[in-house]
Amino acid sequence: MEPIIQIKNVTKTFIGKDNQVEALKGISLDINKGDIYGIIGMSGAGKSTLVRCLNYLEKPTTGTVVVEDQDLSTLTEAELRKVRTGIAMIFQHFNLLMQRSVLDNVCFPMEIVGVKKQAARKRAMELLEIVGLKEKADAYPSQLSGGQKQRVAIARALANTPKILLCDEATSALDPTTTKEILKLLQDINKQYGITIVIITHEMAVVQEICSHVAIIDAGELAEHGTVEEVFSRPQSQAARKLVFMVDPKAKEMSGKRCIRIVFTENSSFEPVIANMVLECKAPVNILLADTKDIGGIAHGQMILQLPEDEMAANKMIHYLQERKLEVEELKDYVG
Ligand SMILES: Nc1ncnc2c1ncn2[C@@H]1O[C@H](COP(=O)(O)OP(=O)(O)OP(=O)(O)O)[C@@H](O)[C@H]1O
Repeated sequence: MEPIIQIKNVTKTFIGKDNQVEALKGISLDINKGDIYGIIGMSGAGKSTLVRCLNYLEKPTTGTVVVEDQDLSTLTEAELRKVRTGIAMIFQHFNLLMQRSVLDNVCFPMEIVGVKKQAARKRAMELLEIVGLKEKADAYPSQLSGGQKQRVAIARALANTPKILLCDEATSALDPTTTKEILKLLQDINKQYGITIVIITHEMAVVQEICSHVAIIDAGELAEHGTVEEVFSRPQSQAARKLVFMVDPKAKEMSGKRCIRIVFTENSSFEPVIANMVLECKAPVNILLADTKDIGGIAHGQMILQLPEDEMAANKMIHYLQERKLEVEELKDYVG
């Protein structure tokens, strides 16, 4: 696979009057052509700074960003503007021009690069059709719902046929149903036009819904990266585990107890395994978390069990599961 974006040892330090913030502390990451790449992390982790470094809206303090084999640090302002035409961006609050109609919003980036008015309007109508908003061409942003506004923003982002689309918390202001619709639209655009999409989010569900790859940023560092399947089914770092398990309110209760996590990599029912194990080992277990997810079309499941106090029974259970070729991992304070 060919990388379209290469981030190499990028650091970014903001220097204030009497303090400095190391927002990025040496991030290296390759994003391949056609990926839908999720960048996820807690608030303040450095996600927005990282994504702004990708188009040099923010210049890294050290390190390099290479987009389509061009090292951005070597480009003149004019060359950078050209590269930026190929990297579109959408935002949490849509950033539409309120005084302009939907159609004129979509025409705007084409006007800037000198596309003739008639050609721009024609293309804008085509784009509005793609995002399903043709009938709203003459409406104004204030007359649209959040989801519709984001559709206009997507149409506008596509106007100059970008190769890369950066989405900074693009669904964070939307309700769950609208979020799904917008994510589906992004997925269609990725498939149909081969546009590489980078999604910044703090929501695991967004990554799970459409991303092929994910990078987890924690306090300015890259905690983990890989395919969504790899990272979500076997999170290695504390930061990844926090994000993956954050959704479960019970997760907090688990720390400090002897717990194991079992990972199922095929679409199988867990009950018989656990029930049989309990029968065989003659001790009960507490199922703290049982959950299956559709990750990249493959059903994955995981279960977190609290083992019995009795050491022998507990060890017997681990042995029982391992014999059945299930991955068993002992969890120690993993929610932090
Ligand atoms: N222009 C700036 N000047 C000074 N500090 C900044 C600037 N931009 C970001 N920071 C700091 O850098 C760190 C990372 O911020 P960033 O916005 O990249 O995080 P984030 O992961 O996108 O967070 P959120 O999800 O809350 O938007 C934070 O501590 C932030 O305060």
